[in-house]
Amino acid sequence: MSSNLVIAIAGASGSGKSLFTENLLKEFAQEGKSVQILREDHYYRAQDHLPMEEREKNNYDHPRAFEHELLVKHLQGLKAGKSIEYPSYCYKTHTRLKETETLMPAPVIIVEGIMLLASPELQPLYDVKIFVDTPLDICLLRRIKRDIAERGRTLDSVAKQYEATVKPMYHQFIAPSRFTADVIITQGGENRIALDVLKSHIQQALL
Ligand SMILES: Nc1ncnc2c1ncn2[C@@H]1O[C@H](COP(=O)(O)OP(=O)(O)O)[C@@H](O)[C@H]1O
Ligand SMILES: O=c1ccn([C@@H]2O[C@H](COP(=O)(O)O)[C@@H](O)[C@H]2O)c(=O)[nH]1
Repeated sequence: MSSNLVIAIAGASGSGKSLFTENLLKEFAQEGKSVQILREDHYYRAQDHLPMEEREKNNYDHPRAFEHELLVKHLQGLKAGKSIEYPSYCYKTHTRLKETETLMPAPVIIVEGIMLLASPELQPLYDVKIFVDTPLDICLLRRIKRDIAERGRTLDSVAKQYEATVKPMYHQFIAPSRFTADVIITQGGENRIALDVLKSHIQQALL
């Protein structure tokens, strides 16, 4: 089977991209439609060669932090009907895990991540471009809670990283990329009308 619709969902860290993606997936699952999800975070570069102190200091909010070459290859492969070996990434150790997962092509591919609209090499692969637009103070509060609960961080480490890279890189790369989007989603992952509009667009496109 070859895939025929690639949807990119971008936005700041903590904007609700993952939640929006999960909710969209649920809509399609209820109708028995096959959707494949790729997370840009899984394409962070492997850093096994670096000591932990170096990894902790890295800028993870720059497009070059990602192996976009591999993501391009994978999207092209899925579009051509081929399976891919999807990498996995650990936020606690800041590197790739050994395991990969075989992903099969599907009629709809959703790709989700902070730099997806800020990277020109990826743009030609998308059919629909979405930007989840959430005020930065809300993103930060969500990130603090999530990173402490799930990503092995402390309040101090989240605050330092936010000031050093997350916020400046947001203004340099993510905020300007908003203007390349087809659709801007406010109110994050639970925006019912946005979910319905998108679902209906996707259904039409797949007829
Ligand atoms: N509308 C919302 N209301 C409350 N919490 C939310 C909302 N959207 C997202 N969250 C929570 O905020 C955190 C970050 O959201 P997530 O979807 O992971 O953001 P992103 O993928 O953009 O970094 C998660 O813990 C998520 O459950
Ligand atoms: O090793 C890492 C890799 C990434 N990060 C941070 O993650 C976010 C992107 O993930 P979201 O799920 O969109 O929040 C990015 O802002 C990086 O700063 C990290 O801290 N360490």
